[in-house]
Amino acid sequence: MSHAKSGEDANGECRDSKSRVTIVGSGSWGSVAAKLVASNALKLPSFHDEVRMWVFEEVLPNGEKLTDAINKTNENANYLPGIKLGRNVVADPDLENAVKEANMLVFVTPHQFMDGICKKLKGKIKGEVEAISLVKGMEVKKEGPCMISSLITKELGINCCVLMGANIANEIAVEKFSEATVGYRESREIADTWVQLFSTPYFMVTPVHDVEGVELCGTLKNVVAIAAGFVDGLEMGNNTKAAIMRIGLREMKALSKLLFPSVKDSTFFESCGVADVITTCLGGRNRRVAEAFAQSGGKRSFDELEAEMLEGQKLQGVSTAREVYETLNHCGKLEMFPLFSTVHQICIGRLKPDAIVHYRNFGPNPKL
Ligand SMILES: NC(=O)c1ccc[n+]([C@@H]2O[C@H](COP(=O)([O-])OP(=O)(O)OC[C@H]3O[C@@H](n4cnc5c(N)ncnc54)[C@H](O)[C@@H]3O)[C@@H](O)[C@H]2O)c1
Ligand SMILES: O=P(O)(O)OC[C@H](O)CO
Repeated sequence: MSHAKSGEDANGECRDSKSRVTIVGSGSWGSVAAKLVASNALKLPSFHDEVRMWVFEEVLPNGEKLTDAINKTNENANYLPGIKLGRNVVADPDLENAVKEANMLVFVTPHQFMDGICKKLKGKIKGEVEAISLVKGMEVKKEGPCMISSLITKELGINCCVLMGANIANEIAVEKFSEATVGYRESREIADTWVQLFSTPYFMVTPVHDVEGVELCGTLKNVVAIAAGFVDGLEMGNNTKAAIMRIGLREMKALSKLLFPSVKDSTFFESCGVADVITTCLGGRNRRVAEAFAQSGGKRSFDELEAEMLEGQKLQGVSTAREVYETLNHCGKLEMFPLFSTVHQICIGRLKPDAIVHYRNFGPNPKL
Protein backbone atom coordinates (compact mmCIF):
# COMPACT_ATOMS: atom_id res chain seq x y z
CA MET A 1 0.00 0.00 0.00
CA SER A 2 1.11 3.52 -0.79
CA HIS A 3 1.84 4.67 2.77
CA ALA A 4 4.98 2.54 3.04
CA LYS A 5 6.52 3.66 -0.22
CA SER A 6 9.31 6.16 -0.58
CA GLY A 7 11.75 7.51 -3.13
CA GLU A 8 10.94 8.54 -6.69
CA ASP A 9 8.02 7.64 -8.92
CA ALA A 10 8.19 6.57 -12.60
CA ASN A 11 8.58 10.23 -13.66
CA GLY A 12 11.55 10.73 -11.35
CA GLU A 13 9.52 12.94 -9.01
CA CYS A 14 9.94 12.75 -5.27
CA ARG A 15 7.26 10.65 -3.63
CA ASP A 16 6.01 11.31 -0.13
CA SER A 17 7.07 8.41 2.05
CA LYS A 18 4.35 8.96 4.65
CA SER A 19 0.58 8.62 4.55
CA ARG A 20 -1.75 11.55 5.08
CA VAL A 21 -5.13 10.94 6.67
CA THR A 22 -8.28 13.00 6.25
CA ILE A 23 -11.46 12.42 8.23
CA VAL A 24 -14.54 13.31 6.16
CA GLY A 25 -17.08 14.20 8.83
CA SER A 26 -17.05 15.79 12.27
CA GLY A 27 -20.15 14.71 14.18
CA SER A 28 -19.80 12.91 17.49
CA TRP A 29 -18.33 9.72 16.02
CA GLY A 30 -16.37 11.66 13.40
CA SER A 31 -14.72 13.67 16.18
CA VAL A 32 -13.88 10.55 18.19
CA ALA A 33 -12.47 8.93 15.04
CA ALA A 34 -10.28 12.01 14.58
CA LYS A 35 -9.05 11.69 18.16
CA LEU A 36 -8.19 7.98 17.77
CA VAL A 37 -6.44 8.47 14.43
CA ALA A 38 -4.61 11.62 15.54
CA SER A 39 -3.11 9.92 18.59
CA ASN A 40 -1.79 7.10 16.39
CA ALA A 41 -0.58 9.38 13.58
CA LEU A 42 1.73 11.04 16.11
CA LYS A 43 3.14 7.70 17.24
CA LEU A 44 3.45 5.81 13.94
CA PRO A 45 6.41 6.81 11.75
CA SER A 46 4.60 5.89 8.51
CA PHE A 47 2.02 8.68 8.96
CA HIS A 48 2.20 12.45 8.78
CA ASP A 49 1.39 13.99 12.13
CA GLU A 50 -1.34 16.26 10.77
CA VAL A 51 -4.83 14.78 10.45
CA ARG A 52 -7.30 16.90 8.53
CA MET A 53 -10.98 16.82 9.46
CA TRP A 54 -13.59 18.08 7.03
CA VAL A 55 -16.26 20.02 8.92
CA PHE A 56 -19.73 20.77 7.60
CA GLU A 57 -19.56 24.44 8.56
CA GLU A 58 -21.94 25.75 11.18
CA VAL A 59 -22.10 28.93 13.22
CA LEU A 60 -21.97 28.66 17.01
CA PRO A 61 -24.37 30.67 19.23
CA ASN A 62 -21.53 33.20 19.87
CA GLY A 63 -21.29 33.86 16.10
CA GLU A 64 -18.00 32.01 15.70
CA LYS A 65 -17.57 29.47 12.91
CA LEU A 66 -17.38 25.89 14.17
CA THR A 67 -14.19 25.26 12.19
CA ASP A 68 -12.44 28.27 13.73
CA ALA A 69 -13.56 27.23 17.19
CA ILE A 70 -12.22 23.68 16.70
CA ASN A 71 -8.87 25.00 15.50
CA LYS A 72 -8.68 27.42 18.41
CA THR A 73 -9.84 25.21 21.28
CA ASN A 74 -9.08 21.75 19.86
CA GLU A 75 -12.64 20.71 20.81
CA ASN A 76 -15.81 20.22 18.80
CA ALA A 77 -18.19 22.30 20.91
CA ASN A 78 -21.28 21.19 18.97
CA TYR A 79 -20.78 17.44 18.74
CA LEU A 80 -18.17 16.38 21.33
CA PRO A 81 -17.80 19.14 23.93
CA GLY A 82 -15.14 18.75 26.60
CA ILE A 83 -12.92 16.36 24.64
CA LYS A 84 -9.55 17.40 23.23
CA LEU A 85 -9.16 16.00 19.73
CA GLY A 86 -5.36 16.28 19.60
CA ARG A 87 -3.40 19.33 18.53
CA ASN A 88 -2.53 17.65 15.21
CA VAL A 89 -6.21 17.67 14.12
CA VAL A 90 -6.86 20.52 11.68
CA ALA A 91 -10.50 21.37 10.93
CA ASP A 92 -11.18 22.38 7.33
CA PRO A 93 -14.58 23.52 5.96
CA ASP A 94 -13.52 23.05 2.32
CA LEU A 95 -14.20 19.44 1.32
CA GLU A 96 -11.97 19.40 -1.76
CA ASN A 97 -9.11 21.07 0.05
CA ALA A 98 -9.45 18.71 3.00
CA VAL A 99 -8.98 15.59 0.86
CA LYS A 100 -6.55 16.82 -1.79
CA GLU A 101 -3.30 15.75 -0.07
CA ALA A 102 -4.67 12.66 1.62
CA ASN A 103 -4.06 9.09 0.58
CA MET A 104 -6.14 7.62 3.42
CA LEU A 105 -9.75 8.81 3.68
CA VAL A 106 -12.00 8.05 6.63
CA PHE A 107 -15.68 8.64 5.78
CA VAL A 108 -17.87 9.22 8.82
CA THR A 109 -21.00 11.29 8.20
CA PRO A 110 -24.67 10.40 8.58
CA HIS A 111 -25.48 8.15 5.63
CA GLN A 112 -28.01 10.51 4.04
CA PHE A 113 -25.19 12.95 3.16
CA MET A 114 -22.84 10.45 1.56
CA ASP A 115 -24.34 10.57 -1.94
CA GLY A 116 -23.85 14.36 -2.09
CA ILE A 117 -20.33 14.14 -0.66
CA CYS A 118 -19.32 11.50 -3.23
CA LYS A 119 -20.76 13.62 -6.04
CA LYS A 120 -18.70 16.62 -4.88
CA LEU A 121 -15.54 14.50 -4.73
CA LYS A 122 -16.07 12.67 -8.03
CA GLY A 123 -13.01 13.11 -10.25
CA LYS A 124 -11.16 14.90 -7.45
CA ILE A 125 -9.46 11.89 -5.86
CA LYS A 126 -6.17 11.22 -7.61
CA GLY A 127 -3.40 8.68 -7.12
CA GLU A 128 -3.23 5.71 -4.80
CA VAL A 129 -5.92 6.39 -2.24
CA GLU A 130 -7.51 4.01 0.25
CA ALA A 131 -10.79 4.62 2.06
CA ILE A 132 -12.63 3.31 5.07
CA SER A 133 -16.28 3.93 5.90
CA LEU A 134 -17.52 4.29 9.48
CA VAL A 135 -20.96 5.20 8.14
CA LYS A 136 -23.80 2.99 9.37
CA GLY A 137 -26.43 3.04 6.64
CA MET A 138 -27.12 2.36 2.98
CA GLU A 139 -28.54 4.02 -0.11
CA VAL A 140 -31.45 2.57 -2.05
CA LYS A 141 -31.06 3.14 -5.79
CA LYS A 142 -33.38 2.12 -8.63
CA GLU A 143 -31.34 -1.03 -9.12
CA GLY A 144 -31.52 -1.96 -5.42
CA PRO A 145 -29.65 -1.29 -2.17
CA CYS A 146 -26.14 0.11 -2.36
CA MET A 147 -23.86 -0.10 0.66
CA ILE A 148 -21.94 3.10 1.46
CA SER A 149 -18.57 1.40 0.88
CA SER A 150 -19.78 0.41 -2.62
CA LEU A 151 -21.03 3.94 -3.25
CA ILE A 152 -17.55 5.27 -2.38
CA THR A 153 -15.87 2.70 -4.62
CA LYS A 154 -18.25 3.31 -7.53
CA GLU A 155 -18.25 7.10 -7.36
CA LEU A 156 -14.61 7.70 -6.44
CA GLY A 157 -12.94 4.63 -7.95
CA ILE A 158 -11.15 3.69 -4.71
CA ASN A 159 -11.09 0.58 -2.56
CA CYS A 160 -13.10 0.95 0.65
CA CYS A 161 -12.95 -1.03 3.89
CA VAL A 162 -15.46 -0.52 6.73
CA LEU A 163 -15.16 -0.11 10.50
CA MET A 164 -18.24 -0.95 12.59
CA GLY A 165 -18.81 -2.09 16.16
CA ALA A 166 -20.34 -1.53 19.58
CA ASN A 167 -19.13 2.05 19.63
CA ILE A 168 -21.19 4.69 21.37
CA ALA A 169 -19.04 7.74 20.65
CA ASN A 170 -19.26 9.46 24.05
CA GLU A 171 -17.93 6.38 25.85
CA ILE A 172 -14.93 5.96 23.54
CA ALA A 173 -14.28 9.70 23.79
CA VAL A 174 -13.51 9.23 27.50
CA GLU A 175 -11.42 6.16 26.72
CA LYS A 176 -13.70 3.45 28.09
CA PHE A 177 -12.68 0.08 26.63
CA SER A 178 -14.52 -1.15 23.55
CA GLU A 179 -14.02 -3.27 20.44
CA ALA A 180 -14.59 -2.72 16.73
CA THR A 181 -14.48 -4.74 13.52
CA VAL A 182 -12.75 -3.77 10.28
CA GLY A 183 -14.36 -5.46 7.26
CA TYR A 184 -12.23 -5.83 4.16
CA ARG A 185 -12.77 -7.14 0.65
CA GLU A 186 -9.38 -8.12 -0.73
CA SER A 187 -6.16 -6.94 0.83
CA ARG A 188 -5.44 -8.06 4.38
CA GLU A 189 -2.43 -5.73 4.33
CA ILE A 190 -4.67 -2.69 3.87
CA ALA A 191 -7.04 -3.92 6.57
CA ASP A 192 -4.06 -4.25 8.92
CA THR A 193 -3.04 -0.65 8.19
CA TRP A 194 -6.50 0.55 9.19
CA VAL A 195 -6.42 -1.64 12.30
CA GLN A 196 -3.08 -0.06 13.23
CA LEU A 197 -4.38 3.45 12.62
CA PHE A 198 -7.45 3.01 14.86
CA SER A 199 -6.22 0.67 17.61
CA THR A 200 -5.46 1.99 21.07
CA PRO A 201 -5.29 0.19 24.43
CA TYR A 202 -8.95 1.16 24.95
CA PHE A 203 -10.12 0.49 21.36
CA MET A 204 -9.46 -3.05 20.16
CA VAL A 205 -9.95 -3.56 16.43
CA THR A 206 -10.22 -6.94 14.67
CA PRO A 207 -10.08 -7.44 10.88
CA VAL A 208 -12.71 -9.66 9.24
CA HIS A 209 -12.73 -10.76 5.60
CA ASP A 210 -16.42 -9.93 5.03
CA VAL A 211 -16.96 -6.29 4.12
CA GLU A 212 -20.66 -6.70 3.32
CA GLY A 213 -21.41 -8.66 6.49
CA VAL A 214 -19.69 -6.11 8.72
CA GLU A 215 -21.34 -3.14 6.99
CA LEU A 216 -24.82 -4.69 7.00
CA CYS A 217 -24.50 -5.42 10.73
CA GLY A 218 -23.71 -1.75 11.40
CA THR A 219 -26.54 -0.63 9.15
CA LEU A 220 -29.35 -2.96 10.17
CA LYS A 221 -28.80 -2.82 13.93
CA ASN A 222 -30.18 0.73 13.85
CA VAL A 223 -33.60 -0.66 12.85
CA VAL A 224 -33.47 -3.11 15.77
CA ALA A 225 -32.58 -0.18 18.07
CA ILE A 226 -35.75 1.64 17.00
CA ALA A 227 -37.77 -1.46 17.90
CA ALA A 228 -36.01 -1.65 21.29
CA GLY A 229 -36.88 2.01 21.89
CA PHE A 230 -40.59 1.28 21.25
CA VAL A 231 -40.41 -1.53 23.82
CA ASP A 232 -38.82 0.80 26.37
CA GLY A 233 -41.31 3.59 25.67
CA LEU A 234 -44.17 1.16 26.28
CA GLU A 235 -42.45 -0.22 29.42
CA MET A 236 -42.68 -3.77 28.17
CA GLY A 237 -39.71 -4.96 30.23
CA ASN A 238 -36.43 -6.76 29.79
CA ASN A 239 -37.69 -10.08 28.47
CA THR A 240 -39.55 -8.36 25.64
CA LYS A 241 -36.52 -6.26 24.82
CA ALA A 242 -34.28 -9.32 24.76
CA ALA A 243 -36.77 -11.02 22.45
CA ILE A 244 -36.73 -8.03 20.10
CA MET A 245 -32.92 -8.07 20.08
CA ARG A 246 -32.85 -11.81 19.27
CA ILE A 247 -35.45 -11.52 16.52
CA GLY A 248 -33.70 -8.45 15.18
CA LEU A 249 -30.34 -10.18 15.04
CA ARG A 250 -31.92 -13.09 13.21
CA GLU A 251 -33.49 -10.76 10.63
CA MET A 252 -30.16 -8.92 10.28
CA LYS A 253 -28.46 -12.20 9.42
CA ALA A 254 -31.21 -13.34 7.07
CA LEU A 255 -31.34 -10.06 5.14
CA SER A 256 -27.56 -9.81 4.93
CA LYS A 257 -27.38 -13.29 3.42
CA LEU A 258 -30.28 -12.57 1.09
CA LEU A 259 -28.48 -9.51 -0.28
CA PHE A 260 -24.98 -11.03 -0.20
CA PRO A 261 -24.89 -14.84 0.05
CA SER A 262 -21.15 -14.64 0.83
CA VAL A 263 -21.82 -13.05 4.25
CA LYS A 264 -20.36 -15.24 7.03
CA ASP A 265 -22.26 -16.46 10.12
CA SER A 266 -19.19 -15.75 12.27
CA THR A 267 -19.41 -12.01 11.48
CA PHE A 268 -22.54 -11.77 13.64
CA PHE A 269 -20.48 -12.79 16.69
CA GLU A 270 -17.96 -9.98 16.17
CA SER A 271 -18.24 -6.54 17.76
CA CYS A 272 -20.11 -5.30 14.67
CA GLY A 273 -22.84 -7.95 15.22
CA VAL A 274 -24.29 -9.03 18.52
CA ALA A 275 -22.26 -6.52 20.56
CA ASP A 276 -23.50 -3.55 18.54
CA VAL A 277 -27.10 -4.76 18.77
CA ILE A 278 -26.74 -4.87 22.55
CA THR A 279 -25.08 -1.48 23.04
CA THR A 280 -27.38 0.32 20.60
CA CYS A 281 -30.50 -1.19 22.16
CA LEU A 282 -29.28 -0.19 25.63
CA GLY A 283 -27.69 3.21 25.13
CA GLY A 284 -27.98 4.56 21.59
CA ARG A 285 -29.68 7.64 20.16
CA ASN A 286 -32.02 5.61 17.94
CA ARG A 287 -33.31 3.79 21.02
CA ARG A 288 -33.73 7.02 22.98
CA VAL A 289 -35.71 8.87 20.32
CA ALA A 290 -37.86 5.80 19.53
CA GLU A 291 -38.67 5.55 23.25
CA ALA A 292 -39.91 9.16 23.22
CA PHE A 293 -41.91 8.45 20.04
CA ALA A 294 -43.67 5.49 21.70
CA GLN A 295 -44.27 7.53 24.90
CA SER A 296 -46.08 10.11 22.76
CA GLY A 297 -48.27 7.31 21.37
CA GLY A 298 -46.78 7.94 17.93
CA LYS A 299 -48.24 11.48 17.94
CA ARG A 300 -44.91 13.32 17.74
CA SER A 301 -42.85 12.84 14.59
CA PHE A 302 -39.34 11.44 14.56
CA ASP A 303 -38.12 14.61 12.80
CA GLU A 304 -39.49 16.78 15.57
CA LEU A 305 -38.09 14.54 18.32
CA GLU A 306 -34.69 14.27 16.62
CA ALA A 307 -34.40 18.05 16.37
CA GLU A 308 -35.51 18.52 19.99
CA MET A 309 -33.48 15.74 21.61
CA LEU A 310 -30.27 15.40 19.57
CA GLU A 311 -29.08 19.01 19.02
CA GLY A 312 -27.94 18.51 15.44
CA GLN A 313 -26.96 14.84 15.70
CA LYS A 314 -28.75 12.58 13.25
CA LEU A 315 -30.71 9.34 13.55
CA GLN A 316 -30.00 6.59 11.05
CA GLY A 317 -32.60 3.98 12.04
CA VAL A 318 -35.78 5.58 10.72
CA SER A 319 -34.49 6.13 7.19
CA THR A 320 -32.78 2.73 7.22
CA ALA A 321 -36.10 1.11 8.20
CA ARG A 322 -37.68 2.79 5.15
CA GLU A 323 -34.82 1.72 2.90
CA VAL A 324 -35.06 -1.87 4.16
CA TYR A 325 -38.85 -1.84 3.67
CA GLU A 326 -38.48 -0.58 0.08
CA THR A 327 -35.87 -3.23 -0.64
CA LEU A 328 -38.01 -6.05 0.80
CA ASN A 329 -41.17 -4.79 -0.88
CA HIS A 330 -39.35 -4.63 -4.20
CA CYS A 331 -38.23 -8.25 -3.98
CA GLY A 332 -41.50 -9.55 -2.45
CA LYS A 333 -39.89 -10.69 0.83
CA LEU A 334 -41.68 -8.48 3.38
CA GLU A 335 -43.40 -11.38 5.15
CA MET A 336 -40.03 -12.97 5.93
CA PHE A 337 -39.00 -9.89 7.96
CA PRO A 338 -41.87 -9.03 10.33
CA LEU A 339 -39.74 -6.99 12.73
CA PHE A 340 -38.10 -4.83 10.07
CA SER A 341 -41.36 -4.21 8.19
CA THR A 342 -43.29 -3.43 11.41
CA VAL A 343 -40.67 -0.90 12.55
CA HIS A 344 -41.10 1.05 9.33
CA GLN A 345 -44.87 0.96 9.49
CA ILE A 346 -44.82 2.24 13.08
CA CYS A 347 -42.37 5.01 12.13
CA ILE A 348 -44.70 6.28 9.39
CA GLY A 349 -47.81 6.04 11.60
CA ARG A 350 -49.44 3.17 9.71
CA LEU A 351 -49.26 1.02 12.87
CA LYS A 352 -49.31 1.93 16.57
CA PRO A 353 -46.06 1.46 18.58
CA ASP A 354 -47.47 -1.59 20.41
CA ALA A 355 -47.66 -3.42 17.08
CA ILE A 356 -43.99 -4.18 17.69
CA VAL A 357 -45.13 -7.40 19.45
CA HIS A 358 -48.53 -7.91 17.82
CA TYR A 359 -48.02 -10.73 15.44
CA ARG A 360 -47.28 -14.37 15.50
CA ASN A 361 -44.58 -15.02 13.00
CA PHE A 362 -41.58 -14.36 15.26
CA GLY A 363 -41.22 -18.09 15.93
CA PRO A 364 -38.95 -20.49 14.07
CA ASN A 365 -39.09 -19.54 10.41
CA PRO A 366 -37.61 -22.20 8.15
CA LYS A 367 -36.97 -19.55 5.49
CA LEU A 368 -34.59 -17.54 7.74
N1 LIG B 1 -22.34 8.81 17.38
C1 LIG B 1 -22.07 7.53 17.59
O1 LIG B 1 -22.07 7.07 18.74
C2 LIG B 1 -21.74 6.63 16.44
C3 LIG B 1 -20.99 5.49 16.68
C4 LIG B 1 -20.69 4.63 15.64
C5 LIG B 1 -21.09 4.94 14.35
N2 LIG B 1 -21.79 6.08 14.13
C6 LIG B 1 -22.15 6.38 12.74
O2 LIG B 1 -21.28 7.37 12.27
C7 LIG B 1 -21.92 8.14 11.24
C8 LIG B 1 -21.72 9.61 11.55
O3 LIG B 1 -22.43 9.94 12.71
P1 LIG B 1 -21.93 10.96 13.82
O4 LIG B 1 -22.43 10.40 15.12
O5 LIG B 1 -20.48 11.26 13.70
O6 LIG B 1 -22.75 12.29 13.43
P2 LIG B 1 -23.75 13.13 14.35
O7 LIG B 1 -25.11 12.56 14.25
O8 LIG B 1 -23.16 13.27 15.73
O9 LIG B 1 -23.69 14.58 13.70
C9 LIG B 1 -24.32 14.93 12.50
C10 LIG B 1 -23.25 15.42 11.54
O10 LIG B 1 -23.84 15.69 10.27
C11 LIG B 1 -23.32 16.93 9.81
N3 LIG B 1 -24.22 17.50 8.81
C12 LIG B 1 -25.40 18.15 9.01
N4 LIG B 1 -25.91 18.51 7.81
C13 LIG B 1 -25.04 18.08 6.86
C14 LIG B 1 -25.02 18.12 5.44
N5 LIG B 1 -26.02 18.71 4.76
N6 LIG B 1 -23.98 17.57 4.79
C15 LIG B 1 -22.98 16.95 5.46
N7 LIG B 1 -22.93 16.86 6.80
C16 LIG B 1 -23.97 17.42 7.50
C17 LIG B 1 -23.19 17.77 11.06
O11 LIG B 1 -22.35 18.87 10.85
C18 LIG B 1 -22.57 16.72 11.99
O12 LIG B 1 -21.20 16.64 11.79
C19 LIG B 1 -23.37 7.67 11.21
O13 LIG B 1 -23.55 6.74 10.16
C20 LIG B 1 -23.54 6.95 12.54
O14 LIG B 1 -24.50 5.90 12.49
C21 LIG B 1 -22.11 6.94 15.14
O1 LIG C 1 -26.54 6.33 18.97
P1 LIG C 1 -26.89 5.43 17.83
O2 LIG C 1 -28.21 4.75 18.00
O3 LIG C 1 -26.73 6.13 16.50
O4 LIG C 1 -25.79 4.26 17.87
C1 LIG C 1 -24.45 4.60 18.02
C2 LIG C 1 -23.53 3.50 17.57
O5 LIG C 1 -23.81 3.08 16.26
C3 LIG C 1 -23.47 2.35 18.53
O6 LIG C 1 -22.48 1.43 18.11
